[in-house]
Amino acid sequence: MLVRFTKMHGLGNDFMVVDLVTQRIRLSEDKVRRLADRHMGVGFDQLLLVEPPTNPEMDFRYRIYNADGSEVEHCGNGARCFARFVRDKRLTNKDVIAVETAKGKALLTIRADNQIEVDMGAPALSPAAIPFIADGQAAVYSLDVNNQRVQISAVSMGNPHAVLVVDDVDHAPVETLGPALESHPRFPAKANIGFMQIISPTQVKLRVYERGAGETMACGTGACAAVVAGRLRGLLGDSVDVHLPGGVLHISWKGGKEDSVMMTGPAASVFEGQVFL
Ligand SMILES: N[C@H](CCC[C@H](N)C(=O)O)C(=O)O
Repeated sequence: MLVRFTKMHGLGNDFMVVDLVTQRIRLSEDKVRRLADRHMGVGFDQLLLVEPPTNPEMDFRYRIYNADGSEVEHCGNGARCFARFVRDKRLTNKDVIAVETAKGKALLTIRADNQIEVDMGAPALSPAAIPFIADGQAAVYSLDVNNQRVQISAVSMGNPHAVLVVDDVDHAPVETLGPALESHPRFPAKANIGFMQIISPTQVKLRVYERGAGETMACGTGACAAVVAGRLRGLLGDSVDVHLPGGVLHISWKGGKEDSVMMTGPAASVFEGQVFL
């Protein structure tokens, strides 16, 4: 069966986006992995599915699969591409789009300057909600990994994140600590691993080793988790530019446990395609 898709990216974090409002397909984990392959498939960090909502108060349902085939709870860069996609495909003419995700909802706003703002919801900080194994909630945890003790913050943006503060992000041990922490036993659902360098209270540099995808050029939920972690450690203000390898995301968070984290950034379509499924 031939299935239409659009190849998109948010600051180089790239996606295959499939409209399941006008198409019907069945996907297995193995099929997602084969589609993700950059030599024998389409090639992407994540697959995004656009579906009719199950909740009548929402405009769409938004499902996300990592390149390794795992379904996940949220994707920030993907949310911006989702908004661009449903408008470009005329699946909606709204400027503010409500989407239901595996763990809640997100509000996507297409701005006049073509940037897209996403209300990412409030962060979850209790170990049980992340999930992260710890005796109690803290701004910083000590973790033993690869024969060393590291300090991390643990934050959920719907999906689990560990955030480390490093002196020089360009020389951070992403290739070694990234996979080791991604699968650390204290993260029972695994985790996305952020390496953050503080430039100032309003500017950080960030690299993210993503759960189920490896290091990506940008990670939206990772940028949100990094700002939350930095704010909890008293290192950042409530409005921060996050400089990722693929570009800059603007993240703001007032700091209250019910306050949403707001993310603003671009979304781009690269090409339209059809693929045999
Ligand atoms: N790898 C993530 C999902 C994609 C998140 C990322 N691409 C973003 O922009 O937030 C996870 O397993 O939770």
